[in-house]
Amino acid sequence: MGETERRINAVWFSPTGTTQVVAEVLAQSICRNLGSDAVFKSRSFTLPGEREKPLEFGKDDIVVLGVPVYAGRVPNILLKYLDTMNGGGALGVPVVLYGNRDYDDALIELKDIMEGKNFNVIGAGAFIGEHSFSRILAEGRPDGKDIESVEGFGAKISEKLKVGNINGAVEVKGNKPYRPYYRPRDIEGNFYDFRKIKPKTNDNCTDCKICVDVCPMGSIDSDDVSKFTGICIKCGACVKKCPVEAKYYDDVNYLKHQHELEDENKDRKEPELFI
Ligand SMILES: Cc1cc2nc3c(=O)[nH]c(=O)nc-3n(C[C@H](O)[C@H](O)[C@H](O)COP(=O)(O)O)c2cc1C
Repeated sequence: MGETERRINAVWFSPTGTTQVVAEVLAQSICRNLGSDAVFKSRSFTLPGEREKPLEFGKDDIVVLGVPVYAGRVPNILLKYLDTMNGGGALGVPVVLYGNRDYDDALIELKDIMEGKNFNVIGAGAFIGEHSFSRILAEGRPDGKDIESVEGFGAKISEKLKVGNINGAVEVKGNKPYRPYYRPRDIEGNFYDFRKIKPKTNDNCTDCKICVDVCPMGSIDSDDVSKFTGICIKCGACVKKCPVEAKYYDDVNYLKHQHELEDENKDRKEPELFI
């Protein structure tokens, strides 16, 4: 009889797809480097229907858990769902994707969440993905160089596992207590409540309903796709996944923040790996 099968899971929330890429490439790299008794699995919790069942794992699982950084933290709309997760003694690798501004305390927060849910964290990483608010900030990332770094990290993690060195604490960058959520300012310099902003729909719309299907909050009305029935988290899914560029934001403070981010974060940030 062979040993029990080891499952290497990529588990991700990824409205515009950058987190998915890194979580999957990392889990696949770990899987490949571990060899024949490891199998790769991928599970999204991006859509409302995918969050109906809790995430549950056991000691034969390795879980690469990926989320984007929102306002320097783990997206707060996910906290309730992540609280229902159970690691069951699995090994965990928290991963965050950020849009070339900063990941602030998101990685340490995700690591703490995993450790509080019975995962043994063996490595962690912050990577860069094209910013949800922009098509030019960190455009096209993760790119080839990022993927190389993800692959190399997977090899290092599997090396650590082969050596059996999995009981030391992994230190990651971040503050405790966590800093408050990053808050953009309006054109007068006051803190601005972004929650009320919603995308608009232009005449390009062909009513294909892709936006309805990709909205992580299930907030776009299927009968009238220009209508919002719930909250908008500004994740960018409906804007970036629309095949005819029919969704857009025209809120003056949203656009100010977008341009500010683009102007102030031109220098390329690089992945940070903790093991
Ligand atoms: C509401 C919101 C807040 C964000 N806050 C930050 C941030 O604080 N720092 C940063 O660098 N990027 C920030 N981003 C950008 C995303 O973290 C980044 O684009 C990520 O790659 C998106 O992941 P996804 O492609 O899996 O959706 C934010 C995006 C959204 C939608």
